[in-house]
Amino acid sequence: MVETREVPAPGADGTIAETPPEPVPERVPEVRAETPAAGLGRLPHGPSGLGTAAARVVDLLRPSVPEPAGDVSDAASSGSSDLPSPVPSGLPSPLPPGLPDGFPPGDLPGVLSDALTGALGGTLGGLHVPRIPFTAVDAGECGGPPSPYRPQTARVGGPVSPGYAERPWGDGSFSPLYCPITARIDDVLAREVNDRLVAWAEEVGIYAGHLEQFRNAGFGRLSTLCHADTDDVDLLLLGAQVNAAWWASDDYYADESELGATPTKLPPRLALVMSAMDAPPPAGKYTRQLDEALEADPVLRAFASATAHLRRHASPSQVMRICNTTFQMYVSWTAYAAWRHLGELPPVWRYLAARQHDSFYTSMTLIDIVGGYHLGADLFYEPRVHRAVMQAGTASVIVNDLHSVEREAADDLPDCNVVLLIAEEENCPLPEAIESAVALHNDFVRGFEASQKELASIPSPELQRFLQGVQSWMAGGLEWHASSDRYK
Ligand SMILES: CC(C)=CCC/C(C)=C(\C)COP(=O)(O)OP(=O)(O)O
Repeated sequence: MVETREVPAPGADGTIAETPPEPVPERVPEVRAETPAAGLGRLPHGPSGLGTAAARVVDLLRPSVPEPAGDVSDAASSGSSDLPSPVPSGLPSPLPPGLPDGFPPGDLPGVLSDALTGALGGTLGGLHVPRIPFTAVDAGECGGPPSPYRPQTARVGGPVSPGYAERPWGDGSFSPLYCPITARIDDVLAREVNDRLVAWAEEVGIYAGHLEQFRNAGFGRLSTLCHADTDDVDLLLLGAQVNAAWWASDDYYADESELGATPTKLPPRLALVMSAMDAPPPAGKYTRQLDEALEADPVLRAFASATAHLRRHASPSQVMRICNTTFQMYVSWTAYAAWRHLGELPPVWRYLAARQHDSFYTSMTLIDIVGGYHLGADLFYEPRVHRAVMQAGTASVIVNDLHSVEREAADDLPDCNVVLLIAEEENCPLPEAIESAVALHNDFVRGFEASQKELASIPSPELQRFLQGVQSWMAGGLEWHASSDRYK
């Protein structure tokens, strides 16, 4: 049974509070019976050598005695009949419900408030932005048994993140991650996008033999969580396809030895991605050979297909933005490959410097394209804007490192990971290294928040909407890492 109704504010995991949270602490932590972080709490002190530490991580992160998961279903069911719809002053009515009391915050700058208005629906600087309907679907009708890790309500929230909060993560034993609150969780939409993504993956041939794993990674869900300002399935699919292609190159070329990733083959393989995304001008008989190579590799087919889809929605400068960001990200990948090949561990500063150009900044370059609007190149690359997006991208990729310690330590050639590197460099226990990484993350998010406030004086609806999109992306990224099978 699909029911359309207005819903109150979600907690970060999508559950609905009986009364909206006060002011925005998250209702329900992403409690899991056993997580990499839970295992890390049991780690002994004093790692010595990344390989050794990695091997220990793999052993010690294995689930021990499962604990009962947090009861999220109670909150969800109790909230579903309680539908307050606060309309804060300062925003035009109708305001979508689902925003906590006190939203928007009193210090929200006027331009940002306007941007929210635009994102919530209405006309903004001549730009019509449709208001996105809110629907809730009985979780039982969405297919599959209710999971304690997944939101029990199919759709909660709205198109913009309602603010920032200290978000519990992992088993809750580490300091919280200061992060925006997830804007929208829509299981039905996520499933539709993910199903289409899996069909596409099968067509282009990536993750052949691993399609269920690919499905359960939920890159379609990632796109839906991060791009909360659109319900357009085709655009959300585009976001999912481009991210899946990036991840395919990461898995097949950079990280997963089992999938054939080898450090010495990485640079020439990445060079071919450039040709798949941005076909070079014809070069006589050599072009046929290039085309054959592009056709022969599923990862390259995925890039060619995703970029063709991108070209149908994006302007030329947006397309080249995606291409060039991908290529610059790959420079960092070659640095990791060299360290891996030589068996060297970079100092943390050096890894971080590379990681900052190899972060979810790349994914965030899709925000306006998936949102169906265009942030012009001069604003996108305005130094303060660029810095802000880099801050957010780095924060989000630290979330990735925090969630993927086990996965990255498990490979024969362990990956670089900020937690493992801090533990090695500081000769400290992994839990302490995790705390350092959390603090680093939180500083980046606070930095972004400050940048966003500073940039609120720039009277561009597209820029304000884009910055809201970055905020929503950070939130959705955390939500996804906590629930994706990829990090279990
Ligand atoms: C692949 C992609 C979307 C690029 C942007 C961010 C990024 C570089 C990654 C998430 C890849 O990092 P990593 O290899 O650590 O990711 P996994 O832990 O393997 O998911």
